Amino acid sequence: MLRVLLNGCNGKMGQVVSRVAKTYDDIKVVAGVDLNTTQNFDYPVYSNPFQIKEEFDVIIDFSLPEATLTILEFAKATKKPVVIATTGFTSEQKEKIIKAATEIPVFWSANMSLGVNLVAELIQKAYRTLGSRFDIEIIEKHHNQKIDAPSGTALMLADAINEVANNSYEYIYDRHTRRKKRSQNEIGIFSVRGGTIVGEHSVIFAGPDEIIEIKHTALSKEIFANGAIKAAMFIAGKSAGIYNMKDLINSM
Ligand SMILES: NC(=O)C1=CN([C@@H]2O[C@H](COP(=O)(O)OP(=O)(O)OC[C@H]3O[C@@H](n4cnc5c(N)ncnc54)[C@H](OP(=O)(O)O)[C@@H]3O)[C@@H](O)[C@H]2O)C=CC1
Ligand SMILES: O=C(O)C1=N[C@H](C(=O)O)C[C@H](O)C1
Repeated sequence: MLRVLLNGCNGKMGQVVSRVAKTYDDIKVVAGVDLNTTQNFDYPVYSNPFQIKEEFDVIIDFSLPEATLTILEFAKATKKPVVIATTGFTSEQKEKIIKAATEIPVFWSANMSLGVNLVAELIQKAYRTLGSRFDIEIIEKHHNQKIDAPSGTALMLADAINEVANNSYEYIYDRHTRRKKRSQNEIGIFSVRGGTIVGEHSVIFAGPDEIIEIKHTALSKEIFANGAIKAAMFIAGKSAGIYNMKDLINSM
């Protein structure tokens, strides 16, 4: 039985992970951490991870960047693997995650769905085929409770293109203040927020007289919860380092 400590357990995703974990025989959430310590499930909730009494094997984190860094310190102190699903990190915060992964195993993905990770591969293929003659724009849509923008996934998809384009693209988030034509080496990334949209990402390749649009729509938060649980099973027992959905998919 894999014992999970869930950071951000009372948030929207924390509650979905708690519910979905109950459908697995070989995994159990044994404790949670959240600012709000209301006990909504059958495990105790702490505001400070260093007060946890329960034994656990792996941490799953769906919280806020600052809370992720606190749980990382705890993970390093207890030498436990962490699955980071939280998004919205600054460059300095990302550096801290990368440094932590020299001491403990860290599974880090802005999107825990299989589909988005396939999209990342498809857009790399599209870029290789279409090349720089096509302008690339990314539009992401999420619910009105989302704090960070653009989404971690939109940035991950832009980075996937940059990976095969020798980092030649810069990201543009706002054209309002730019009174000039787009340049060839930019990727526009735009955010829509409204209602209960679970998550939608479109990557548009607009070329001379034709447009290719590669789109992923998440229809439920359960896909992210299942992905995070599979990531927790994957990372348990691994050595220190950074792991992502590609590693998980390749292991299946
Ligand atoms: N990688 C993926 O596949 C996915 C990633 N996400 C990401 O996961 C994160 C969480 O999303 P979501 O559940 O919708 O957001 P919520 O705001 O609903 O949940 C975050 C939870 O963390 C709590 N929290 C705040 N501070 C701390 C702290 N110091 N320690 C522990 N918990 C704390 C919040 O409490 P309070 O509300 O009181 O502040 C809240 O309960 C976001 O960054 C989101 O982008 C979401 C879905 C999929
Ligand atoms: O906040 C969300 O809900 C989501 N956040 C992630 C992101 O920022 O990319 C993943 C998913 O799209 C849902």
